[in-house]
Amino acid sequence: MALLELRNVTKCYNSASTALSDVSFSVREGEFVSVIGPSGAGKSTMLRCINRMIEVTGGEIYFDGVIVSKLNKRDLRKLRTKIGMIFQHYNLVDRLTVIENVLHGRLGYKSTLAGVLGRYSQEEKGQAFRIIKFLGLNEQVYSRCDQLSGGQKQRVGIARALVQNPKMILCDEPIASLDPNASKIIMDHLRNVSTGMGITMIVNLHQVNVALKYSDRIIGVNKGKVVFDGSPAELTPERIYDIYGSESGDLIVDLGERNAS
Ligand SMILES: Nc1ncnc2c1ncn2[C@@H]1O[C@H](COP(=O)(O)OP(=O)(O)OP(=O)(O)O)[C@@H](O)[C@H]1O
Repeated sequence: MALLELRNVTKCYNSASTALSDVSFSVREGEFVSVIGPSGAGKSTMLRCINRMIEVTGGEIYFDGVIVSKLNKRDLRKLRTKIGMIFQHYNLVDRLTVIENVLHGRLGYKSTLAGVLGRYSQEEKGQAFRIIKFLGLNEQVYSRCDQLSGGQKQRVGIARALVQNPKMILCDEPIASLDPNASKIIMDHLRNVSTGMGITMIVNLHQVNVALKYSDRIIGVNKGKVVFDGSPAELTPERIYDIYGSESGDLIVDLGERNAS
């Protein structure tokens, strides 16, 4: 069953730039989808349209039975509790501790006053501690986030998304600032969360080899259009060329590594 559907979505930031052009696809519950494409292709714009951080110019987005663009402020807030988000630069509050940052994931469920006062139930705190432990951060629970490595910060980002009890997590280049070791840990966690908890993942990536390894499905974007939508096995050198054009040379070498392994 489709959890998310984009129908003919268009986004123009101004008359000179069309960031998304007639984008249509749907995503099933529990699917792990990577979105790849060259810089400026529209990957971030697409992710941000899904939870309405950015308003679409045309077309419709359906999520969990509702039309996202038609929601009023209150219903949009409710929708956003079901959609977690992870960012390249983590978007944590550096001077706060790991547990405080993770509990911020519950803010969407609270009145502004309860949020400002940091009022969380025992149940919420218990869940946050369990998730922190699950992500291997129990020794850092009370560390300030500015004392963590990039990989640890991103695990806090995942924990904050998970305490929302989301149906889907949008990941905008979650490993772009990490070294290969930390990248593997983060991608393994995202895959485990998807498979083990049935949470749908949409992950923007620059690394084709990572998309090939972890995804159920890959969507390739070029100049705001979907130019590939298929399984990792279907991503042939020709299709990589369709997505990346003349930049595709090194990426096809990556593909050679897949075929060799
Ligand atoms: N706020 C904005 N105002 C005007 N144009 C924008 C804005 N944000 C993005 N764009 C343009 O929209 C297009 C798509 O940008 P977007 O950031 O979505 O691409 P991307 O594929 O995520 O790129 P990258 O991989 O470099 O992050 C680009 O041409 C970009 O310059």
